[in-house]
Amino acid sequence: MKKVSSTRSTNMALLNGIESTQELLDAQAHVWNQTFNYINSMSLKCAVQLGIPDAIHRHGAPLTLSQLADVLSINKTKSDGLFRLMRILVQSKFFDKVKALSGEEEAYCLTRASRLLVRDEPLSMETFVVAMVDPIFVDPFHHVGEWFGDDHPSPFFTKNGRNVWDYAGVEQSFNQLFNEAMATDARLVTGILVQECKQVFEGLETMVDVGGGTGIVARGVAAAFPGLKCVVLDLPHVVAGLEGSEKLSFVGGDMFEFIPHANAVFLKWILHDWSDEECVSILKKCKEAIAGSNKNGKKVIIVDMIVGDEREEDKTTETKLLFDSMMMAALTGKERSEKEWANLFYTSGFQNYNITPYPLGLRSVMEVFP
Ligand SMILES: C[S@@+](CC[C@H](N)C(=O)[O-])C[C@H]1O[C@@H](n2cnc3c(N)ncnc32)[C@H](O)[C@@H]1O
Ligand SMILES: O=c1cc(-c2ccc(O)c(O)c2)oc2c(O)c(O)ccc12
Repeated sequence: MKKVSSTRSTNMALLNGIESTQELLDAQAHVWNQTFNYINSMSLKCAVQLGIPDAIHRHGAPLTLSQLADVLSINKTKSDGLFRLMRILVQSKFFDKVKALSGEEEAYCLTRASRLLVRDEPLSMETFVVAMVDPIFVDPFHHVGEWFGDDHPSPFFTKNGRNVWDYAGVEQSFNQLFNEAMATDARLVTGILVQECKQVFEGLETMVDVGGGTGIVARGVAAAFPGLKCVVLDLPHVVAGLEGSEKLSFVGGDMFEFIPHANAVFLKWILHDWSDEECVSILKKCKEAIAGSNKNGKKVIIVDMIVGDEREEDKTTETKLLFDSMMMAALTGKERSEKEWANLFYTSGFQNYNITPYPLGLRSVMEVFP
């Protein structure tokens, strides 16, 4: 063992800037907490893998530990492990502990968060979680340090030798997982958009959802507004084989090259994927796409986050910064402040914009006008 120098030993545990034993121990606990934070994600992964939310949901009542072990067909020697998995998931608010219907024993029930993880619920986020904790999505984060020293556009590229979209073009399983993860969000958001944000779409006859994935939002919006027809533009490998309808069509193409003409362009979770320069190119193409429209619409509708609001809660800010880091690890994008958004809009030749505090949680709806 290394010998502790005499100055260190007289000062014992205290470090520069740490003045009491309590501060030292708090600092150590903070390092532990953040170092092991990924175990929360991995415990969530395990819960979803085992189908714990489904099991409790199917039972229709809280499940005791032994009932849970039975329905999950857990190896009997692992029931203490199940107890400990559930304990950390109660701590992270995915389950609650209540008294079992049958008596004194404690039992687990779903929380609002785990209701969203029940597989067959229409708004389930189960696929999103499964995708995002898959090694292919997590691995780029092991390469962020390396990326700071190389010439690649993203840690994803450093790891995989291609960007996300090219990788999806050659790796069908990744393409599917990514599109399904995006579709879970699209399902959740579409209901809110058509119920709570009607004004945004009213009066439009045509709208193109650029990077609209498998068309969940476009289909829902077109169905909710009788006079509206929607086009989904996405990369050929995303829209391949998708069936349109009278109100919905799919176009395989590249938004940097051409965007079909429409009254309005819709961009959800697109611009945050890209750098400022790339966003300006996309927005200029959007401007061309709506230029010929003589309808009221004539706007670009953006659904994305806005960072930098000092009044918001810490957890909200943290979640937005996690997305920002993900955009850096996976792509060339970032989450932007209102000032940064405004800059993009003016640089791309738009005259004004309007942000409405619609109830989309961490994301905002921005309407941008030429
Ligand atoms: C993060 S996903 C968002 C999907 C969808 N808008 C949503 O919110 O559910 C980004 C989408 O942009 C598409 N995309 C990427 N590059 C594109 C390009 N050059 N032209 C058209 N679409 C593109 C991807 O295939 C993907 O479907
Ligand atoms: O949740 C998301 C996750 C990712 C993502 C992609 C590749 C990775 O390796 C990774 O770890 C994460 O990409 C997104 C995106 O591009 C969006 O526009 C919106 C949401 C997400």
